[in-house]
Formats: sequence, structure tokens, C-alpha cells
Amino acid sequence: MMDDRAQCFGKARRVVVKVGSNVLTASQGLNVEVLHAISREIHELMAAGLEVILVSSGAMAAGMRRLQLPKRPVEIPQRQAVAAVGQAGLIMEYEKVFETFGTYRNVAQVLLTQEDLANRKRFLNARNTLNTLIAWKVLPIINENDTVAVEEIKFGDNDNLSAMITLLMDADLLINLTDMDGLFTKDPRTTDDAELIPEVQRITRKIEALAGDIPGALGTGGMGSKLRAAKKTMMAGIPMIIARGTRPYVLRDLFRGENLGTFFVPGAGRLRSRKCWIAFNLKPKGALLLDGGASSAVLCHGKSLLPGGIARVDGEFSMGDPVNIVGSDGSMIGVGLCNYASVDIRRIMGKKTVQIREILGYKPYDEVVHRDNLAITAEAETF
Ligand SMILES: Nc1ncnc2c1ncn2[C@@H]1O[C@H](COP(=O)(O)OP(=O)(O)O)[C@@H](O)[C@H]1O
Ligand SMILES: N[C@@H](CCC(=O)OP(=O)(O)O)C(=O)O
Repeated sequence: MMDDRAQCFGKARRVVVKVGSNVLTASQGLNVEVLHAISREIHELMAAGLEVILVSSGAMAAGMRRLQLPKRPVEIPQRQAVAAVGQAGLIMEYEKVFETFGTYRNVAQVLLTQEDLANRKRFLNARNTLNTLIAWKVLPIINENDTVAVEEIKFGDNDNLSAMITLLMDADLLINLTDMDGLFTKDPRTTDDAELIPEVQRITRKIEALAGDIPGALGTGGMGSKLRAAKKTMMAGIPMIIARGTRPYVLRDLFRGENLGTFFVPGAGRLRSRKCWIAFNLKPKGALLLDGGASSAVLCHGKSLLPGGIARVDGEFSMGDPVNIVGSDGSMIGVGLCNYASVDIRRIMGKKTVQIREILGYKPYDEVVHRDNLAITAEAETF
């Protein structure tokens, strides 16, 4: 439905633009021409009154070129050092180009790790800072803090980071600029007969199967990570579009209503901000496997999770910790904050609520996970 797309672009006031490494890199280093072209387009959107947040990759790629490395180092400290070198050059280039625009426009560097958004206080701090920059009409340029981010505290890729920023800032739209025209029926790098998919209503397993996780020469995550990002924004009721960042005037033409790229239609239901935070920002410490009845009660009828419906507890966690909620068929239902520690849940699982006090000697809650603390990420028709 093209109306959806036109409507989304028409009413967008706050937009996150993500630019991938493959777009920003040329054989001799940063692709300054493309970086300048996208910057000018962003400047023009801002001049027209839009609030723009830029998530820019390219630090690793720029660092590799600057240090004349033929390929990505394997060792983590070396990779982090390369990103540190590249990030400086990347931001300097944005600074330089934004200075040339008639009205002087400031840019700000914001480097984040997943941990910054998993802590509620830091999450709110990040949001306040970004809101202040936006109010000052400064362009925030965000990247993962590659220099300190190790596996456990990583967003992993900037597709994910840009989706998290879209949710954090309650943006109206996420534009993902990559080296392809959008999502194709097959990886266009490996086949000639791949066709562009103009619109995706739902990210089904079939759609997921189209996307490879192997990135381009300099990217991270490939098309698979873009689909995972789209899934998050769609769940929050926010559309995402994938388009080719090297296409001249790509942003202008998207806002003029040209039918470019692949448009991911936002879901009808909107996972509220706090539930998005539970679902996507927290790192689950364990898992609760439900029986068939509880799977359907939680997923299809919006019920809280009671001890009787829990069939297995995985991992060790404390009261208040986030855990994965897994259906009886092994598929993910969502993430919830537990009212009981894992040791206690193991003792009360499969039992009736009235037995909790008798077994544990205390009963602060009837529910193991209250529905207000349960973010459902699966679709109800699974069960
Ligand atoms: N079905 C598909 N449609 C389009 N691109 C795909 C598909 N499957 C895999 N890809 C690959 O994904 C790559 C883009 O991902 P990536 O290299 O991570 O880009 P970026 O640097 O923009 O994040 C493309 O170069 C393309 O080869
Ligand atoms: N933070 C890294 C980018 C990681 C990343 O996700 O890259 P890409 O897949 O090109 O968006 C960098 O600046 O090199």
C-alpha cells in the first residue's frame, strides 16, 4: 500500500538516518564525495524543519585505509585501535562539510555501547543529551564506541544501534542507507536474477531466509542485521526503509515520494517505550520455558505468568532480572522482569499460586512475571 509509505514520509518530523561502511568508503579511504552528498541532504532536511539524528558507520573502514591495512585485524585490541584512528577522521570530515553550509551548523559526536542503554538512568541521560542537541539544531552523529565495546556490551552492528536510537528517541522513521537498492529476493552480489522487494508488511521466516548475514567487504551483519533492526522498529510502530546511499539525492527523493528502496510497514500494535526497553536493551540473564497453556495465555490473552505454567528454568538469576520467555515449542515469546530468583522459581514451578507461601515461606507476588513487565516480541498466531 503506497499510501502507508507516503503517509509515513509526509508526517515524519524526527528521522534517524543510518549510513553503512560500504557507502562511506572508497578504495583510498573515506568516500568523501558520498559523505558530502549525504551531509548536504541532511542539512537540507534540517533546514526544512526536520529533526535528524545520524548513525554513521565507517570508523573501522576509514581507520583501515588510513593505517594502510589490507584487511580487518582479527585481534580485538587491534580492531579497537583501528576504529579509534578512523573515528577521528570520520567526524573531522563531517565537521568540515557541515561548516561549509551557509548557515553554520554544528555536529556532535556521540559514542555509545549497549550497556549505556541497558542501564535505565544512562538510557534517560542519553535521551536527554540527544534531545538537547536536537533542540539546539546540532546534528548528533552516533557510532558504537568501538574502542571500549567488547562482545558482552556491544550493539554488534549499527543497524541494531540505529534501531535502538530510533526507539530511544521515539523517531517517526528510520532510513537505512546501504550499498544496495534495498532488500532483494536473493543476495544481488551472488546472483544476477535478484529482484527488489519494494515493501515488506511482516518479517516472516520466508523473508528472513532471503537475507544473508554475510556483509559486504567493509560492512557488519549484512542484510540479516537490517531485517532484525526493521523487526524492532516495526514492533514499536515505526517504519524503516532500506535504500542505496550512493544514489544521488536519495533522501530528497524519498521525501518527495519516489518509490525507492524497500519500505518496512510499521506494525499496527505499538510496543510501548518501556516495554521496548525491556525487550531490546536488557541482556536476559536466563530463560523460563512455558508449557502449552501458559504459552497461549501469555501470548494470545495478555496474561501474567504464574508459577503453574513454567516447565523449566534455565540459568541463575536474581529477583528483578530480565529473562527470556520461551514458548512450549521452543520459540521466543518475549522478555520479562522476574519477581522471583531462579532458585525460588525452580521450587514453585508447576505449582499453584496458593502454594507459593507454603513452599517458600513468603509470597511477595502471585505472578512470576507480571504482564506490565513482560514485553512480547512474538506474534500471537504462533500458538
Ligand atoms: N537479499 C538481499 N538483498 C540485498 N542485499 C543482500 C541480501 N542478502 C545479502 N545482502 C548483502 O548485504 C550487504 C549489505 O550489508 P552490509 O555489508 O552490512 O552493509 P552496510 O555497510 O550498509 O551495513 C550487501 O552488500 C549485500 O551483498
Ligand atoms: N562501528 C563500526 C561499524 C559497524 C557496522 O555495523 O558497520 P555497517 O554494517 O557498515 O553499518 C565502524 O564505525 O566501523
